Amino acid sequence: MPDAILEIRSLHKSFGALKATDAVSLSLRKGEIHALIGPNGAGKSTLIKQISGEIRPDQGQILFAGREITAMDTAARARLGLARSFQVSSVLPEFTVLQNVMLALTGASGRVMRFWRPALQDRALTLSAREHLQTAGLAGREALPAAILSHGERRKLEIAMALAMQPKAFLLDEPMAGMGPEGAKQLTHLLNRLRHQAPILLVEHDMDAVFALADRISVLVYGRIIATGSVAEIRANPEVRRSYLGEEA
Ligand SMILES: Nc1ncnc2c1ncn2[C@@H]1O[C@H](COP(=O)(O)OP(=O)(O)OP(=O)(O)O)[C@@H](O)[C@H]1O
Repeated sequence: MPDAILEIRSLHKSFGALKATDAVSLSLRKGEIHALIGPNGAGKSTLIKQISGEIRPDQGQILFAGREITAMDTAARARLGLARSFQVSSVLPEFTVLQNVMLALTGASGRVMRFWRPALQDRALTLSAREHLQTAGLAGREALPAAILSHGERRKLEIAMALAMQPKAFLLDEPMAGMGPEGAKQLTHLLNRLRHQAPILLVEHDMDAVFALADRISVLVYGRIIATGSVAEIRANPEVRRSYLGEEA
C-alpha cells in the first residue's frame, strides 16, 4: 500500500487459549481517520498495544513510515513519530498547561525539569508550545495549572503534547470516553482538523463520533477483522449489523 504510513500484516496474539488478535491486517493511510470498532473484549486495546510496542505479537509484522517496527520498544516507536494518547496520561498536574507542552517539546520528564527551570523561559520553546495549544483549542489557558483543567481540556492538552512530538500518526484509544455531549462535539471537530497533521487510528465506542469522523472503519470481533469499509459500507454490512451494530443501527 504505497500511501500507508502504518501497515499491519497478519498479526497474531494469544493469551493462553484465547486468540485476542487473530490474523489482523490493516493499514492507515496519509490524511485518514481509520476507526477500529467492536464489542467489549474484541481485542481493540490488545491490537493498539501491539502497535505502540507495549506488548509483542506472537506472529506478524508492523510497518511504520517505511520501516519494520515489530521488534522495537515503545520509546523507539514514539521517536519515529507514533503518538499514542489517552490511556496512559503523561500530563503533570503540578505544572502549568504551557509547561506541560514545553516538557513534551524537550522530551524532558518533570523530575528533570525541576532542575532545569531556565528552559521554561526559553522563547522559541514557548512560542512553539503556544502554537500547539492554539491548534488544540487551549489558547488562553496556558498559565493554568494542569490539575484544574476539566476532563475535556485535559484531552486537548494531551493532544497538544502529542503534537509537540511531531507525530506521523496518532493512535487514539477511546478519546471520547467520559466526555459530555458538548465536549465530545468539540473533540470531534479537533480530531477532524488533526487528521491533516497526521492520520489517526481511532479506537472508539462513541458511534456518533466514529460515523462523523471515519474515512474507513474496521470491525473487530473475537480478535478478527470481519469487515473494513467506508461508513456507508459498514452501516449496510449485514454481518456487522448482526454482530455489533444490531442495537444501534
Ligand atoms: N494480559 C492479558 N492476559 C490475558 N487476557 C487478556 C490480557 N489482555 C487482554 N486479554 C483478553 O483479551 C481479549 C481482548 O481484550 P481487549 O482489552 O484487547 O479488548 P477490547 O476490544 O479493547 O475491549 P474493550 O472495548 O472492553 O476495551 C479479552 O478477552 C481480554 O480479557
